[in-house]
Amino acid sequence: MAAVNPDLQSERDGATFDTNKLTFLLDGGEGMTERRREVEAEALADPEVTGGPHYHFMSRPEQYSDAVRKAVHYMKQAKTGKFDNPADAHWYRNTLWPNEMAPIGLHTTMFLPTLENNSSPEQKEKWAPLAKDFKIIGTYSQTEMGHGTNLKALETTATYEPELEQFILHSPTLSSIKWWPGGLGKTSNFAVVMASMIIKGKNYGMHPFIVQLRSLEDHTVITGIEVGDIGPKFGFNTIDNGYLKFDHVRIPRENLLMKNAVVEPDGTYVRIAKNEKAAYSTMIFVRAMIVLEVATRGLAQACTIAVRYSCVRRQSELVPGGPEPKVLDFQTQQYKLLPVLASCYAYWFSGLFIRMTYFQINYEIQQGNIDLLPELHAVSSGLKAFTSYGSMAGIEQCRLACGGHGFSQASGLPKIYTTMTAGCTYEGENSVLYLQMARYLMKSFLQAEKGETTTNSVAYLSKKNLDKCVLGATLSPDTIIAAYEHRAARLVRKAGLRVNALEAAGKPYHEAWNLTSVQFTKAAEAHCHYFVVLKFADTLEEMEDEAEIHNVLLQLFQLYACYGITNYAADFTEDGFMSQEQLDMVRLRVLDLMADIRPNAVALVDSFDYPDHILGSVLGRYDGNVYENLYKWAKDSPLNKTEVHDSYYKYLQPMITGKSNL
Ligand SMILES: CCCCCCCC/C=C\CCCCCCC/C=C/C(=O)SCCNC(=O)CCNC(=O)[C@H](O)C(C)(C)COP(=O)(O)OP(=O)(O)OC[C@H]1O[C@@H](n2cnc3c(N)ncnc32)[C@H](O)[C@@H]1OP(=O)(O)O
Ligand SMILES: Cc1cc2nc3c(=O)[nH]c(=O)nc-3n(C[C@H](O)[C@H](O)[C@H](O)COP(=O)(O)OP(=O)(O)OC[C@H]3O[C@@H](n4cnc5c(N)ncnc54)[C@H](O)[C@@H]3O)c2cc1C
Repeated sequence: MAAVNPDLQSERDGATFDTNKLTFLLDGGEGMTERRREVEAEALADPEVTGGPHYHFMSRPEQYSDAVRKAVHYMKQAKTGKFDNPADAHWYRNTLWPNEMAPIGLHTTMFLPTLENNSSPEQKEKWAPLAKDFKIIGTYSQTEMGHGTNLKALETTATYEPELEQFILHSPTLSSIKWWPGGLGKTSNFAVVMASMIIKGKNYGMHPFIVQLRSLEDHTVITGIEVGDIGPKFGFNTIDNGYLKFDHVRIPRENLLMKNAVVEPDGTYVRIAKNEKAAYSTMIFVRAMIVLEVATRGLAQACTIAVRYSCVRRQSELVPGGPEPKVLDFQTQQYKLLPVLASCYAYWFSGLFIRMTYFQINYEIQQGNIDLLPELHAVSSGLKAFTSYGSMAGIEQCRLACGGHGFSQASGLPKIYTTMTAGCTYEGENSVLYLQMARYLMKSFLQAEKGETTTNSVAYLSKKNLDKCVLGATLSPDTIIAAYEHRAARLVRKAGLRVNALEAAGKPYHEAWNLTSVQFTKAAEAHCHYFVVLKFADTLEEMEDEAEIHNVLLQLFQLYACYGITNYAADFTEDGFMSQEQLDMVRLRVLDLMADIRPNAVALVDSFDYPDHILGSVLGRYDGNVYENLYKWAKDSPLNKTEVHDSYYKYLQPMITGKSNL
């Protein structure tokens, strides 16, 4: 390995804590870190994983094809049983497709989970092993050209015919064509298709059906089906997001996934699930996973790149006539990066929380106890929206902080950005998800108004909140939490009261709701902000005896919270809760905290523990040898394969010389 750039080494030497120990905390324990590193090391030693053409120097069809090559490699490995632990499989995939969506990504994240959670026991026994062993490859096909958000308006129909005990799948309009499902265009031979189920003329709403799309012999398309790729996108170019059109395609009755609802041979519909949104369960799972696995990890990688590079990059003067400083020593550069780094840590702890909570509550739901489903739906929706937007903005900030080189694909940042920003849209567009959380907040507000006790994430709504902020120079977690509680409770209440007032003035509820929806999305955002602050504080409280790590995490916590207050100053001050003096103090504390955190900046990003291969960045290399590798990168560019490019002979030469050698 090449010698580490002394500018980066000095940062590591000056850190006040052991990065390894912080990595253990982030991974959820030393054993988890060790296992992750083992899986990554095995993958990194495999030329099928790290070899192959250079991602950025391929065309899109080549990128897709190479991703399929990797998919086959992955499936062969998985078939040996070595990834029986889902976490192992996840780490391996992350190393194989760094910041890319695998053509089989939907198979593992949505197709298989839907089969497992929406099938009857017999169906599960039939389909899940086939999918687990990749004998069939599937996707999750829900969104249509005309509707992604409004699931009640999906137009694909599954009409039951009792005589033959079959459903007939049909796409009656142009807008009913399934559009967007990942891996649908070229890769999958099966899909879970979400369609409106019609029995004897009655529409029972969206239900999941398992449908074969292509032959298992030669991959040709099943009669009555038209399927293909939807073309190049802003990102996600290794995956074949597809379209799918049905022309009266017949499937057996048994292909309705019947855990939540059964259709008997004569067409009798029997609902089993207690909650009518049971068919939406896979979306909750993915939203809960996006927080850590998509939003936070994308941001952590961007922070790693930008912080390391900012300690390698020297520019301008700090001391007149002095040497050029590392750009991270400029206060403005710290202001660009350190609050973003703090938010990354904040999101990480919320991500760990929602992942664990999802598995706990889902277990209860599987046992038939659905009491906590509304809480899980609200929190996973809100956190998905809050963290994906924050990460998207943070990644862009990291890119800008890298100056000109940040604009090059060599930085790795454009790819991280385009992959991650899709998470603001898929699995529920962010505003739409904030409004789902807002419904929950409105209900909880009404409960609190009636004097009832609200619980879980909204417990604070029925508490007596402080009228005056008691935040002082010590910035204790409790006073910070109280400030965020106050802000969220006030914004929720204000929006709720406005709905009530508009209704009292004669507006129908739906109109009152729409007229309050901007306020409500801000209230939902404030609620999520509070929740993320709370989970960060909980992590600090639960931490075992690691004083050095506790110190630096406390600084990050305070920076995250103070920066949030300065960014949303009006929310904290306009009702007189926080005084101007307190706000001024908080603003200055942001600057002091940045100075406190600055010496540990590199150690804090090293703790995310990303191998260079996953970062895919010349700027963010662990060894900090940026310039020689930027030069190498440019030399590898396909345009430099020949001294004179073909386009010269085709276009320039005739113009410049009046003749052509072609
Ligand atoms: C180390 C550990 C290993 C872990 C491995 C992890 C591996 C995973 C890693 C990463 C994953 C990343 C993968 C990314 C790939 C994703 C690719 C993208 C896929 C997709 O996009 S699939 C399509 C997704 N589509 C949507 O999300 C559609 C959004 N729309 C909706 O959800 C709904 O239509 C709606 C919620 C907006 C509205 O629905 P509807 O009109 O039917 O309902 P309402 O009338 O508004 O509400 C009625 C009532 O229902 C409640 N409700 C709504 N949804 C749910 C739900 N899901 N569950 C429970 N309850 C729900 C709603 O709140 C209302 O309740 P109240 O009346 O208010 O009580
Ligand atoms: C990269 C990518 C991968 C995807 N993968 C899949 C997949 O594998 N399977 C699949 O089925 N789908 C997939 N999708 C589709 C995705 O789930 C939808 O695009 C997403 O749910 C948003 O729906 P929409 O496109 O209909 O947006 P729209 O709902 O049309 O959003 C447009 C605008 O309208 C606003 N809006 C819509 N409804 C409301 C409302 N009720 N209140 C206020 N504002 C509203 C939105 O906020 C947004 O600003 C994918 C999408 C992308 C981008």
